[in-house]
Amino acid sequence: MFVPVTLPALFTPAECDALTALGEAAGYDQGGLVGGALLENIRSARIAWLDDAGSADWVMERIVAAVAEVNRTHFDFVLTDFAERMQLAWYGEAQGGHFDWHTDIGDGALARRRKLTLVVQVSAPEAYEGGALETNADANIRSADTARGSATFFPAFVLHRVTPVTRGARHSLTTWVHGPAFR
Ligand SMILES: O=C(O)CCC(=O)C(=O)O
Ligand SMILES: [Fe+2]
Repeated sequence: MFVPVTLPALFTPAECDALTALGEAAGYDQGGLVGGALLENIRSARIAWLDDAGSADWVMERIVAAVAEVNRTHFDFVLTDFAERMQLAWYGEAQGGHFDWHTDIGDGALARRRKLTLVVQVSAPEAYEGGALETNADANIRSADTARGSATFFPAFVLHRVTPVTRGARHSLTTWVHGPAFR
């Protein structure tokens, strides 16, 4: 029950273009780690945060509905809120963009409350090589669906990584869902 779940077309290609534009408008910074450290050998990516109450409200609306459905049918976690903004990540060939094995639940007032992670593939698979989102939920390493606009859901305690981008660039949209401690 803890293996990743994929919705094949949560966003259309035109909506993925709009997501990319929202990221450009918000502006990209160098991404940190859970807890705020910056270690390029673990993560090399540029990050933009989307305003779910403003220009990206339609994105959040879609994600809230999808989380409700997938949590009801697959995870059945007690989820209460989206305590962090949505994160657009940009992994470029020139930077060897990647994110090494990690979990999203971690130290920190918000990170410790993360229970479910959702990653949308914003780029078309033809736009890059490498850049695979891999999960290790049960000693089987699975590559997430790469279809543009697809969304992969997994518990925030599941190990995952993004392999180095070796050609082009990959954009993704990550959202965390929060709730009371696992028990
Ligand atoms: O870009 C991805 O596919 C995953 C990003 C990620 O794992 C994170 O930001 O915690
Ligand atoms: Fe992550």
